[in-house]
Amino acid sequence: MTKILSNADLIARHSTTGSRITLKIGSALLIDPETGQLRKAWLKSIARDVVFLRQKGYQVIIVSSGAIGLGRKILNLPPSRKLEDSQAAAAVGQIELATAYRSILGDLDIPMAQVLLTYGDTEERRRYLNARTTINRLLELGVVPVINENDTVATDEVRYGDNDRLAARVASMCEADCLFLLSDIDGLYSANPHKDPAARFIATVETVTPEIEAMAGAPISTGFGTGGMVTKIAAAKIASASGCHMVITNGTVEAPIQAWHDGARGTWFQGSGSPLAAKKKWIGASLDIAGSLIIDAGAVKALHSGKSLLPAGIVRIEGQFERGDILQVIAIDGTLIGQGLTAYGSHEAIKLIGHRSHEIEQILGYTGRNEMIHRNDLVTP
Ligand SMILES: Nc1ncnc2c1ncn2[C@@H]1O[C@H](COP(=O)(O)OP(=O)(O)O)[C@@H](O)[C@H]1O
Ligand SMILES: N[C@@H](CCC(=O)OP(=O)(O)O)C(=O)O
Repeated sequence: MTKILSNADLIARHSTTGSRITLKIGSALLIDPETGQLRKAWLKSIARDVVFLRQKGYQVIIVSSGAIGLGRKILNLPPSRKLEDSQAAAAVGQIELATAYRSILGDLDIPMAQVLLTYGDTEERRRYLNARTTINRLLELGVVPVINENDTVATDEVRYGDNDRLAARVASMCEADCLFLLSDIDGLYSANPHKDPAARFIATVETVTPEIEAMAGAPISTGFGTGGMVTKIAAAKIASASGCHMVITNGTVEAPIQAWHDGARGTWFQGSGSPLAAKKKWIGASLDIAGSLIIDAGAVKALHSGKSLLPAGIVRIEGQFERGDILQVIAIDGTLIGQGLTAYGSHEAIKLIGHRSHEIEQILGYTGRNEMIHRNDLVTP
């Protein structure tokens, strides 16, 4: 399928309450190469883009680079690839970065939160779920999370190092509909156009094939950009697999999202299916089953009509499991009803068997989810 809708249609088509967009902003755009200072006027135009998207019904997540570049300038550190220098620079520069976002978004009455993630926070199930819950809550509260890699504690072997892939993981974790990578270039070309004047612009990528991967090269070194197209294509693979579309577009202009919406070009990477469909595919295909919930006839009926599984319908649990593990849901006669992600670990689940949702807080001592397995986390064959 090629992109037949206009950019404006695409924005309009996905925006229902709760739809999400992730914006990735690279260091090369944020920092003036001449002065090494933050480009505040441009960042103000990004804040206007955020307002624009929120008015269209989107929740917005920003993934922003820039901490290392800003910190280097403040500390007067010479350019070097030494990890400890980058980590020290990030510790200093992140304060500058977050302060700028707070002040610029704050001027438009948009609350922001700083979220620093490590590779492990996005890859280890427990930490992934914690990070996801926090970001979801921030979005529900109307806050714009401004996310960066926690470079200060990341070790060389287990870090993203580039925010393109981090942004794609965040987009996938938060089930975003679309990820925008704002770059110093308007999209993917058949080769690096800074080196090859015959390079062709690629408007749409349906699937990231080896041929597409071969087009991607490193950046021409301008001092701040890190990954070039290689990490952007890797990001496209992550986003697409979780049903998230991705756009690479030129971020050097003011309010680049509105510019794209009004027709500025970009490369459109088609996500496969919706984020929810991708999650359900993953749940349904998982063989890593941690335990089972045995449910009564009323719950079987509810699940068959597309409802969530409530603790009241559970008669027994089997296995030791944690929140976020995949469980099988089985009827009393042994029929497999489906599988899904549990909202409670076995220690809590055992206490909730047969209880009504309004009793959960009193039993556990805290307000938890009403459902044992939410319908969006449940696959029934
Ligand atoms: N096939 C390609 N198409 C477009 N740009 C490419 C390609 N291969 C390499 N590049 C380089 O990637 C750069 C963008 O990446 P980068 O500088 O890392 O940006 P950012 O700071 O936005 O992450 C382009 O300016 C270009 O030099
Ligand atoms: N976490 C690093 C960002 C590294 C990075 O991806 O930079 P970029 O290629 O400019 O998006 C920082 O804040 O400096």
